[in-house]
Amino acid sequence: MPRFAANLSTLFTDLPLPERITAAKEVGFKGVEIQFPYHVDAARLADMVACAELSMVLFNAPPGDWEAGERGLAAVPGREQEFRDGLELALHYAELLDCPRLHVMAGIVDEDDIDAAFDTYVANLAYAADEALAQDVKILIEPINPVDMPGYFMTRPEDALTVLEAVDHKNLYLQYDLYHAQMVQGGLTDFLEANMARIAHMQVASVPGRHEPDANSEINYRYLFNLIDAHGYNGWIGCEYKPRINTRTGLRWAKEWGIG
Ligand SMILES: O=C(O)[C@H](O)C(=O)CO
Ligand SMILES: [Mg+2]
Repeated sequence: MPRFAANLSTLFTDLPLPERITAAKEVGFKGVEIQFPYHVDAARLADMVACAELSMVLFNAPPGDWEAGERGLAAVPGREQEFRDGLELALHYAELLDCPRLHVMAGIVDEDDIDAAFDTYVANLAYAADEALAQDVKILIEPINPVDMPGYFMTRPEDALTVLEAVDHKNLYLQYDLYHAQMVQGGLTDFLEANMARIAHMQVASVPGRHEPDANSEINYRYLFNLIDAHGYNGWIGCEYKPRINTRTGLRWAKEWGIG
């Protein structure tokens, strides 16, 4: 049976964070993920998650100035020290939250700077993978589609494989968000079957719309969840979607997986 995690940044968003955590528990999730936890004290968040008997399975390293349009720093030349400072903060949160995965966002890069960005990305990821290994935290990279995030450095799953090869570090993995993958190239079954061992986390949502991974999607999720399970994937599947109406009503798709 696949293990599903509630994304606390996209589900139960009508509730304050402590109640989102208890709501996730109530509907049957065993794990939660959050995009950016830094507005909450790490120890306090760890207490909330532990009290609900949930696992924190993933969050993102600080992305730079989000309000100003930044979407990560890992591939941004000249920002190496800020990247390292953010990583240090993220690893502090990971330690208190007992979280074994950290997603490091690449950032928005100008087309003229692609070569320098690639070199910066490879060097920063090697550094992050080394630092996190000491704490037993896996570093993840996630291709994000350019419709939702114009200018993002890494858009295609195939590009992520090139980066994994260039860094060549045992602590660097792919975060395969099937929504983004379908938006840019599809071929989900072939990609999953060929690369399951490099994937340390998945996320799901419908295409189009980024809603529930249910039958109202061009992606056949029931088929894919069974395929993923049959291949012995032992990571989590993050429910990173925008509910059509509200989270609880929308969880009908998850009943057959023991949630909702
Ligand atoms: O947008 C996504 O799919 C990512 O998972 C993320 O956390 C950065 O926005
Ligand atoms: Mg995602």
